[in-house]
Amino acid sequence: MVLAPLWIPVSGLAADKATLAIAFLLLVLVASFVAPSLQGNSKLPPPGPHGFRQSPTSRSIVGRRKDIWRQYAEWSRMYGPVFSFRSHRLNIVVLNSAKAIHDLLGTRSKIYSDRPSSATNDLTTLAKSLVRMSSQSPHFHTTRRIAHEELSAKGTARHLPSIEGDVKLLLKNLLSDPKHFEQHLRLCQSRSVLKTIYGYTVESNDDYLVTKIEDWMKVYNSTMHPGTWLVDSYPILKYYPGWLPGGGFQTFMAKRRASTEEVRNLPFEWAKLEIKSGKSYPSFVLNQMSRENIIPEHEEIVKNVAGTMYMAGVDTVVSTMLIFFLLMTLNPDAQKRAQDEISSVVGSDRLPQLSDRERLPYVDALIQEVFRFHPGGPLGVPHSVTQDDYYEGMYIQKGSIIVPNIWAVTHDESMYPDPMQFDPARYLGKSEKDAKGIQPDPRNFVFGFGRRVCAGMYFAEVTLFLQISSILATFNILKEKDADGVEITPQLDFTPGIVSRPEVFVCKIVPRSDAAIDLIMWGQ
Ligand code: HEM
Repeated sequence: MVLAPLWIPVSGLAADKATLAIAFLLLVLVASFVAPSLQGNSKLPPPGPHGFRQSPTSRSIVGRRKDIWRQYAEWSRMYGPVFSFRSHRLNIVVLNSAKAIHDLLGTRSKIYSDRPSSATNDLTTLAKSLVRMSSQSPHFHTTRRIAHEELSAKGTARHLPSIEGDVKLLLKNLLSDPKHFEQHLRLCQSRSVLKTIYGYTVESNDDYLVTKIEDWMKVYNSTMHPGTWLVDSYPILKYYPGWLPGGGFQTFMAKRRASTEEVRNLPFEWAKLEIKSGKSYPSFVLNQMSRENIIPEHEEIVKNVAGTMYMAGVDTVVSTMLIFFLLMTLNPDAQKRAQDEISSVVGSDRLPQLSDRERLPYVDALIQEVFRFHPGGPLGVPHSVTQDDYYEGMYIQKGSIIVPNIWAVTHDESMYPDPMQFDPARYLGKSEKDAKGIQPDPRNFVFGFGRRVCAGMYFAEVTLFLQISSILATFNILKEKDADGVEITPQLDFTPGIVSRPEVFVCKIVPRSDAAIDLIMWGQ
């Protein structure tokens, strides 16, 4: 009797809505407190910091240090290579050693290859993209297979002439406007990816399609961090009506859904029209759509794979290239040694080609060291586990989010002595006989693990090799000077997030010689 006024609306529609909203939220709260207590607590999870609440890859919930990978590496020294904590209602397990990553994401990849389920991914249809797709999806295997086919060594070889053309344009742009090097790197990589995937030629940085995708990614990167939205911790809120108080997120998600569909459909429909008109480049879409006996859902699968590639393949490579520029600015000796190797193997009247790679071991080692020194994705992409498991006596609950701390592995002193030193020679051994001195190839870590290993790994390596070796062949990357003529030394300061890049820095990019200018302007 006393409670009745709480539940019976006193007057008007607003009171109705408020009451409904409160009732819904109470239900969610009760469910979230009751459910864990029913599960019992007899199994011991990996140790870890108590009371720490943070999303797995960003500092969006509790703003602490932005290099969260270092924080995790420090904790692993306190708690061991596998530690865990809870964030909202999620179990996060962080793997900080090559062994733990190999044992779980490699050897047990059958159960450790899912992605964390996310209500916002469902609401915005992002769950259809390969990076976010559940390994339980009936389309997962076909999706991975066709992505691999296209971006394998054989698939990438078809696109080599066009990638080489993009690198030549990059060199020209660096020559005419070196200050905006990031813009030129972005143009180069977006051209290579959109040509390979759709056959689309990007003409400039303000290209209509690129602007659409980049705008979409900006909103996505600033609003869709794991852990930002309450609905991810309480998925039942997916059904919360948008017209109730606090339901504004539904309108936001609906807009995100529409824009996600738009950036998927726009280039795909363009490619289909090109194919129909018969003047198409042998792109991924063309190859897939001209197959015989394709299943009815195939078109949708191809569209979703294609729509993943810009998101996965542009920022990652551009970030790695920015890391390269930063490290070259800070390490002139390594830069000079790589340039000398190129001069003696390739000469100065042509640019390096993919076929030169084997004869350029120092350049190859320098690229490995760029990957190691600051992996573009220091915490990889989170996996999740599809069944309860035990690892070295620790209980890992089904559904836990598994974060591989790639940075911790590539800075593990037992594998890479003096890890804060940039030293490409660590992969070469002191002499040919000295195989023992050779340290592990970081490419085994930076591209991820098990059944989720990067689908564009080979394509990425080829584009990075061609960009880096051609830049080293033609330019010097130096410290910029300030107004007083004093050299500016950029800091080793990196952004947080799934893809991490250097904070904005300046450097001076000058052609190595007149012959280099000729090569950039007129070389074949
Ligand atoms: C330096 C460049 C790159 C790095 C460091 C990188 C790294 C990664 C990592 C760490 C993952 C997650 C693997 C895991 O979950 O264990 C991944 C996934 C993926 N990458 Fe890359 N990547 C790069 C370039 C590319 C490029 C150029 C493409 C395509 C054009 C690409 C396409 C993909 C796709 C489709 C996935 C999702 C695979 C899945 O979830 O099954 N990546 N990448």
